[in-house]
Amino acid sequence: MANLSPTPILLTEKNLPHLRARPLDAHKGLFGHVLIVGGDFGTSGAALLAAEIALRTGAGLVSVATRPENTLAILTRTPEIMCLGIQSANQLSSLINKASVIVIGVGLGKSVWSQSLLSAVATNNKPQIWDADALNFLAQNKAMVPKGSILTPHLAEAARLLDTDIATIQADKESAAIKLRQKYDCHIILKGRGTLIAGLDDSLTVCDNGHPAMAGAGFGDVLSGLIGALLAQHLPAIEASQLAVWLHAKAGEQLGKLGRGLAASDLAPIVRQLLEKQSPCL
Ligand SMILES: NC(=O)C1=CN([C@@H]2O[C@H](COP(=O)(O)OP(=O)(O)OC[C@H]3O[C@@H](n4cnc5c(N)ncnc54)[C@H](O)[C@@H]3O)[C@@H](O)[C@H]2O)[C@@H](O)CC1
Ligand SMILES: Nc1ncnc2c1ncn2[C@@H]1O[C@H](COP(=O)(O)OP(=O)(O)O)[C@@H](O)[C@H]1O
Repeated sequence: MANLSPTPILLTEKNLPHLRARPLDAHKGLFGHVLIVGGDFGTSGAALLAAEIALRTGAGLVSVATRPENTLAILTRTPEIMCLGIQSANQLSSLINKASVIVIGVGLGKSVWSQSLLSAVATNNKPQIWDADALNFLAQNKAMVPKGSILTPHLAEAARLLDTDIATIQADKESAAIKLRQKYDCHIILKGRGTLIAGLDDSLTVCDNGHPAMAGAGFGDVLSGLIGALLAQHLPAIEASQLAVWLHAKAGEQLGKLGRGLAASDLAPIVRQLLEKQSPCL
């Protein structure tokens, strides 16, 4: 069947949104508080990756809500992160109240603990980015995502959300992104080679940067944290999504040229340089 989806607009340096320069008397309270909720047993690194990039791209404050067993490791590596061990979802509410943006799903897991945290987040109206395991709960109808959130599925997650297979999504990614937008009333970032961004304003953009060296663990977690940081610094959802996707892909492309073995945490210093060139701090 013919592909009848609209042709997406290519993201380039010329049409990218910009962060505003900071005033000389800037203070951390001006640049938002990103709360990362995730890190079940065995996948705490995902929450850490999201938190570190948020810190490295200018979020005013970054918190992680995770399994209590993870806090020492996270704080030892990155003391700037405020890391709170959460045993049950009722401990989350004060953190949610303090946050300006929530990233949920990164390494969240599939346990009762994971689902209870997701439910606590889903019932508030803070801007949210749903990734990884949050999307799996959504696909199973075990959670409801607030309208206007940002969903960041890879092809396999998109297939689960649309109850189809990866080949069908791959055959017409534009149509899949639009269907997801309609189904959930959310902004959609359909990741992979040629990441698509379907915004709730009916925009459809594509990023043709990136590199196969990015096909490894944790790159999606970094993207989610980066979107969170840009949202926290007051970019609207679609603009934050577009700039984050471009910075992430461009950094991956630059580093990917050095060969295989790229680690997701390698992206942070390059993303920081690219962001400074594109949206100078001063
Ligand atoms: N260091 C860490 O703690 C890491 C934790 N992670 C977490 O691990 C959990 C599981 O994430 P996964 O994404 O692995 O789980 P999924 O079950 O969604 O993906 C697993 C499989 O789906 C297929 N797949 C994924 N992307 C695809 C694509 N674009 N095209 C075709 N097939 C594709 C692959 O066969 C892959 O092995 C999440 O909570 C995630 O955040 C991962 O992000 C990896 C790193
Ligand atoms: N071959 C590729 N070309 C371009 N980008 C890629 C490629 N492989 C992976 N990426 C990017 O890396 C990220 C991988 O995300 P994801 O699959 O969610 O990984 P993880 O769950 O391990 O964090 C996405 O942003 C995706 O666009």
